[in-house]
Amino acid sequence: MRVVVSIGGSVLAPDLDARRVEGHAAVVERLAREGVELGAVVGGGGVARDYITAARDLGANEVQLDQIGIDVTRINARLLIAALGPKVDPKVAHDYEEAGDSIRRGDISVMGGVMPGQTTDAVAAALAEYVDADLLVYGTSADGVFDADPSTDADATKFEELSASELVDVIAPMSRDAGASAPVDLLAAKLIERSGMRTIVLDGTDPERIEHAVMRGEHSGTDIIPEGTDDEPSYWAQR
Ligand SMILES: Nc1ncnc2c1ncn2[C@@H]1O[C@H](COP(=O)(O)OP(=O)(O)OP(=O)(O)O)[C@@H](O)[C@H]1O
Ligand SMILES: O=c1ccn([C@@H]2O[C@H](COP(=O)(O)O)[C@@H](O)[C@H]2O)c(=O)[nH]1
Repeated sequence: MRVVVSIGGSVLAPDLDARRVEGHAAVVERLAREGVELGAVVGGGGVARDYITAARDLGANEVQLDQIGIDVTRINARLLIAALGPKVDPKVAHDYEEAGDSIRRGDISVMGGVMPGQTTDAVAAALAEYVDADLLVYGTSADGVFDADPSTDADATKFEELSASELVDVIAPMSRDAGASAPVDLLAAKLIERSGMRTIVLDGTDPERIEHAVMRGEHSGTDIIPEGTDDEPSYWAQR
């Protein structure tokens, strides 16, 4: 089973706590030991947003702000690499070919951002499509996709399941500015729709939730179901 896990910066490094990073690394290592081929994509979180806000005040344009965000995602990727054992490729992969090569060699590959105009959500979706993953998991700071921002709207309701085209419709009105917050970005939603990738969006604060979702398909977030399918995939049914 090949899996791409997107770990939001807001769940990996809301502050610089080595134990928290270790917890995420331990889950990634356990999945790899279970024979899961893994790519991990790491976001920039609050630190990226702080830099972006300061640089915006200084007059930087959106591409410059995205470049700052990318730098922070790569620093967070280095943090995860530091916590992973010998099965990780020690380089932060800067493109999908590099990441795909190391996954095919049997290493865990870690990416941050790659280019302006998107977020690491899109990187994870593109990597999943490139390596023909069986599953894409977004570990973010909300427990799934809601009909409104759950951090500001107490009446926000979670979607337990969405088709990829419904996901696109929910995400489309959201901001695309550097540093914006969304469960996944619009490009990611479009790539998920195009590839028919089975995808889960869940609260990744506790990394064991990611592990349960990958190993058993159990989670309390949102399932993004490829169009025309409703059966449980065979890799979970066999377990
Ligand atoms: N409709 C929605 N459904 C779910 N979350 C939403 C929605 N609209 C806005 N959000 C916000 O999106 C946030 C998740 O995205 P955010 O980009 O902050 O975190 P992340 O995925 O951990 O990545 P990073 O912090 O690295 O950017 C949630 O905390 C939530 O407040
Ligand atoms: O491929 C990428 C990835 C990221 N960015 C910029 O960085 C920030 C932080 O990334 P998150 O994935 O949201 O944590 C993002 O808002 C973009 O501004 C990018 O331009 N390209």
